[in-house]
Amino acid sequence: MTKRYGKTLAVDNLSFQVHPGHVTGFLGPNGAGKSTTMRIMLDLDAPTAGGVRIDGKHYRELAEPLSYMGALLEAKAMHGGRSAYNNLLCLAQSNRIPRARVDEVLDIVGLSAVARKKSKGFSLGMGQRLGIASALLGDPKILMFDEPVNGLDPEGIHWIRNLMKNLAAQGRTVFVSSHLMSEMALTADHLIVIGQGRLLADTSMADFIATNSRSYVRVRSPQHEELKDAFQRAGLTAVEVGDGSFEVEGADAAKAIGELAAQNSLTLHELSPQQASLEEAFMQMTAGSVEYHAHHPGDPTTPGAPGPQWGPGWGGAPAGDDTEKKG
Ligand SMILES: Nc1ncnc2c1ncn2[C@@H]1O[C@H](COP(=O)(O)OP(=O)(O)OP(=O)(O)O)[C@@H](O)[C@H]1O
Repeated sequence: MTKRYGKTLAVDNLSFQVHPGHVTGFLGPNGAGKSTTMRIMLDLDAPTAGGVRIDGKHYRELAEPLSYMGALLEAKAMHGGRSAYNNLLCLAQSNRIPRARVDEVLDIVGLSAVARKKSKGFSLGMGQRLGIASALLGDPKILMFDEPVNGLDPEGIHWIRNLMKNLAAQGRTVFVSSHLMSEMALTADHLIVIGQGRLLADTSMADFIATNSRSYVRVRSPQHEELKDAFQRAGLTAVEVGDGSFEVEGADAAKAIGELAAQNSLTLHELSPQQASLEEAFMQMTAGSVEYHAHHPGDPTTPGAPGPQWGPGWGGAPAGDDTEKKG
């Protein structure tokens, strides 16, 4: 689908599928179009072109939408003057959901003790839990969460991760957005990555980790050319990177390099095993499509900077190919 707001192309010919039994992470930097996509999925906004089908149907064609697809959106509209219990009861009654389910979901999200308190006094985290309770109310087979960890404390974050995994293990479809790769790495088993409304990757988490958890050794010497010759003679593949250092694949290469330097009486100023983080890989991938971007020299998100190579599974052009918008 495509969604345009005036001159802004919020979603650009985006196409992907979300499957049951998995937690699918929907990842993208701020302004990438995640919330817009989710709103369109729920028929809260109309696409400019294309559309979303849920088991072949449009959202509005679902007989009992709340029992089919539950959602927590970023700004959940709750009546602040009503108690948590009454907010959920109203939703239950207008969707023919039994009253007993209200107590059940309040218990699941840990709000039973404050069920009779007005929701306007709730903290951000409590509000998130109430939003999650309303998503679970209809016991739906599809669940969608837009940035659910926002405002949750560490215990809350741990709880929501397990909740999502359990829902997927029950065979449900769980679709969750985030702008944090580190969060997704702990929760999702499939990833949809978008930038500027476009699909950048549609891959399993395992493939993403295998491709991007690259370990290598960084080597720096004032005798750069001599070291380069020594690498060649020893048959070691060392890649020269822009800042005057070399990168040699494999964290365990440090020993061989140290010995090689000693044998050739070469001084080393750096010999450091490195592990590329998934967060770096995500930043590198979306570097060309970040709306609001601060640049720092040597920043791994700077287009053209050395970074992980994308495997054959990647759907988009390598970062740096796009025209960059500086904020
Ligand atoms: N109602 C709207 N009117 C005009 N522009 C909009 C509207 N909603 C979203 N946009 C624009 O569409 C683009 C995508 O926004 P969207 O909120 O979907 O991104 P997002 O990935 O959810 O970002 P975030 O992580 O910051 O919530 C942005 O450029 C945003 O400014």
